[in-house]
Amino acid sequence: MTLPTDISGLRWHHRFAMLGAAFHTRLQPTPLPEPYWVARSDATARLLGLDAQWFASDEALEALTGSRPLAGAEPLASVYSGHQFGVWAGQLGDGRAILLGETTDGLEVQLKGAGRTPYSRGGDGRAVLRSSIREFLCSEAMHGLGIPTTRALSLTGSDQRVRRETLETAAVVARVAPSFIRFGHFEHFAASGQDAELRALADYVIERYYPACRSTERFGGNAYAALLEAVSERTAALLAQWQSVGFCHGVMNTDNMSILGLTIDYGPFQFLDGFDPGHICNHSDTSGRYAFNQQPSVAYWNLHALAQALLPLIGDKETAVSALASYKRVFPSEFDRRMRAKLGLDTPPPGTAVAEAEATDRLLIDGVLSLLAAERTDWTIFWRRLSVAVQSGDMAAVTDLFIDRTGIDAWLPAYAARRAAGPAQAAGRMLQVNPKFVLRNHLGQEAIELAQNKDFSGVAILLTLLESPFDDHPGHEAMAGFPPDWASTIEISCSS
Ligand SMILES: Nc1ncnc2c1ncn2[C@@H]1O[C@H](COP(=O)(O)OP(=O)(O)OP(=O)(O)O)[C@@H](O)[C@H]1O
Ligand SMILES: [Mg+2]
Repeated sequence: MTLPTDISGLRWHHRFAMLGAAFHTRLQPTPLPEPYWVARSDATARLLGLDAQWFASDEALEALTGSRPLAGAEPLASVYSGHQFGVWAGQLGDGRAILLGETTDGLEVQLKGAGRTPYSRGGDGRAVLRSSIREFLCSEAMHGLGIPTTRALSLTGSDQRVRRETLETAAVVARVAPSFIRFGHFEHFAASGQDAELRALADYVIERYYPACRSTERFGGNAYAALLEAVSERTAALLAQWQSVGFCHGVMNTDNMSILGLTIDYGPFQFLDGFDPGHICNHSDTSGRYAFNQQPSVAYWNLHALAQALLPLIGDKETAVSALASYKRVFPSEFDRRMRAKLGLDTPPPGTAVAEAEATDRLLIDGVLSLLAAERTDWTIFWRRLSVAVQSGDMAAVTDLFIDRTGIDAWLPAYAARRAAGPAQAAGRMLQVNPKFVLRNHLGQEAIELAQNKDFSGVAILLTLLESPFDDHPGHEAMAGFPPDWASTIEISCSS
């Protein structure tokens, strides 16, 4: 078979499309008038093997806005359902995201904000520039932090008006992932009793992304239970990363949970400024369901919804429950591993039993978390300063972060004693896990306000910093500093 090639450098095949009409509707994106570039990610372009010259061309601008067809693409919108804020929401689907297809390297390209689809449910099919800048930057920021995520290729805008609380303008994010399948895709076919489609979807996901489940001996060779276990493990590992970097997703509905354990749907997310464990970043989340410290248990709840959907394939409840149990094992151990790395602690000191060493380290971790919570100490700055202080041996910049020094003055010697007992990682390695730059709300907001006046330099600078957030980037200290007072007044809702 000859695959269509385009001067873009993209070669396509369309495996999700081949699942059949029950899974999607084929349709073209709706063009936007006079699109312009807001930002491009060269890193994602390289991942796709895009021709660099084409990527800078007007043709690419139009194709990635959905304003001209891309040779070889077979655009479609997929159907899914889901639980939103804990309540069954029924059929949802790609109401504004259109899949262009899959490259021969197995990466799917999707345009978010590319117009109405049969799943738009009264929405306009568009995304506004403001939220698209946040999605574009945070996708690449998460990748820079080493956290699994959908990637962003480009961000294009148009002066076409879009009504939200106020009149805004439209934008399109071209995003890239091995798959955009969500828990909600499975819930959709389970809830509608489409057993054959449910099985076809699970088989497709196993064959493409979890082939080891097919040959497993676990659960008596039950591939679907093995799939649930594998997804639970990936989700647990993802949540451990979110919690350790202070990332609040904001809208962890089951339709925003990736079957691959990727971070997906950058809506009302926030990186914590001060460490407030109960922080609610989504202004629309009045009950605090998706508060920062609720995220690990919400992910587990969402996995139960996935388990329920997979039940007809798994066969019995006990097997499903035991497959889910991996979450409770992986999340705490991954979280502790990440926190120990943040503290620069490696394997247990020589001569110490693993369990004993873990208990000591847990005390250190709990201790520092309660100190940070008590004073709402800045999460990112604390960890970065601690890394620098371990390197220099001068802890003054760390203790300066606390008004009441009693607690930190007691904690630091215990921490030093643990490190002296070794083996500790070099401080240099702490600097590789404790970022200097994260996409704080106020940084995004400043870039958005410039972009709304057609100055895209703020987006470009942030992209550079966030692509390598562990580097020093001299000259950009202000972007690694404390948030200004007005940052706490920014209200981010589901409106996007
Ligand atoms: N402006 C809109 N027009 C049409 N559908 C929309 C619009 N905004 C959201 N939706 C749909 O509402 C549902 C929930 O939206 P949610 O905010 O979780 O997703 P999203 O931000 O659109 O996209 P994604 O999850 O693909 O990143 C989805 O089915 C989504 O496609
Ligand atoms: Mg969504």
